[in-house]
Parts: sequence; structure tokens; C-alpha cells
Amino acid sequence: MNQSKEQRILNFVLQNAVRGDPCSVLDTIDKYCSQKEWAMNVGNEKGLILDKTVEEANPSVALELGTYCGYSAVRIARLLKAGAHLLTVEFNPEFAAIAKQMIEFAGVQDKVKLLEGPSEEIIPQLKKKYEVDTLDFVFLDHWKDRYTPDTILLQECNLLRKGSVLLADNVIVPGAPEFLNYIRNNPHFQCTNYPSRLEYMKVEDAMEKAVFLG
Ligand SMILES: O=c1[nH]cnc2c(O)cc(-c3ccc(F)cc3)cc12
Ligand SMILES: [Mg+2]
Repeated sequence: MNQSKEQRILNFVLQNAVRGDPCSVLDTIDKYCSQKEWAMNVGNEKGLILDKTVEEANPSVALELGTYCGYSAVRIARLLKAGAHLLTVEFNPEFAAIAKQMIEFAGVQDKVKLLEGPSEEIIPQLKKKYEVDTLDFVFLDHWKDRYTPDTILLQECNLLRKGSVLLADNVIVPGAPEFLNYIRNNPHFQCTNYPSRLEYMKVEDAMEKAVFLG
């Protein structure tokens, strides 16, 4: 049975990156996806915005919605302080299987917990099943139509605290206009827009940061 694109990306990493070196894994994925096959990793340009936002938040507990091949999970985990961890949610079992191997190859598996299933089912389980108190950082990179309902669900589940930082990918392409309207008109969030480029393309995209004010 012929391989998936995601399997080809993983194989290229296993054969060309340095095991245990997260930066080498990121660079190798970016090389493959810019030269051979486009894929929806956040990429290096928006990845630098993600890096700065994570470093500023310096989270003890971070959540990612939309793991895909694990590129941004590796990107976030490499920046976490000792004892901090990332929970990453992926509903597609094929993607989750690829991401698990990617995260292990990069050597960040001790900082990352990969949760397989739909975000709307997993978010309400975070406190009791996954022993989360509140989230310091949330990266929204799953499906644009889930950005708003999942942001509402995070609030309903009391998972945000004053200063919790949300960062949403793709608010221009594919676009999340309903989310932007919701979050920018919500007095409980302070929003900042970061114009950038769609991964591996000369196409405009942007990320939106929203700090929860309590
Ligand atoms: O579906 C997506 N989830 C998360 N991130 C994405 C992402 O960064 C890019 C895209 C995307 C962008 C342009 C296009 F022509 C086709 C797909 C989709 C997702
Ligand atoms: Mg994205």
C-alpha cells in the first residue's frame, strides 16, 4: 500500500535528522516541505512567532490543539523549562501515530503527552483525567471552525487563568474570521495580530495572540 505524505515526511526525518536534536528535526521537516511536498506544519517563519510567544509565556502547562506530524509539538517542547509539559491533541489516528514517532525521535517525549481524540471531548477531561489545574499557553492549530467553540469550552471548563496566552495559527489562510470577530470583541481577551506568511509559500497569513484577562 503506498505511503502517506506524512509517512514520507517522517521517513525523511528518520534518515536525515539527528536523533535527540529537536532543531535538526525542525530544519529537516522544513527542508522536505519546502523542497519536495508542501504540508501544513506551522513552518519556520510563523514558527519564530510561536517561539517568541512561548518564551514570553514560559508555560508550566501548555496545550496544543492539532498535532499533525508533531512539528509544533517539538518546536514548543524544546523551549519548555524543566518540569514543564505540553499536552497535544490530535483526532486523526494516522497523524497521531506519525507525531508520536516524530516526538520520540526528537527526544522531547518526556515533555509531551499526545492525546488522541476530538478536542471537544478531550478539553472537558483535562482537569480530572489529565490533572491539569489551569493552562498557561494554548496553541490553536487544528480546524478553524473549532477555534471559537474550543475557546469557549476552555473558559467553561475553568482552564484559563488571568494571563493565560492563546495563539491561533492561520487566521488569514485558511482563515478564521468568526474566531477573530469573537475574540477581538470579547472584553476578557487582549488581542495582538502577527502578520506573517503561509508555511513554505509566498502567501500572506497571520497569527493572533489573545491574552485572557480573567
Ligand atoms: O487545516 C489546517 N489545520 C492547521 N493548520 C493549517 C495550516 O497551517 C494550513 C492549512 C492550509 C492552508 C492553505 C491551503 F491551501 C490548504 C491548507 C490548513 C491547516
Ligand atoms: Mg496551521
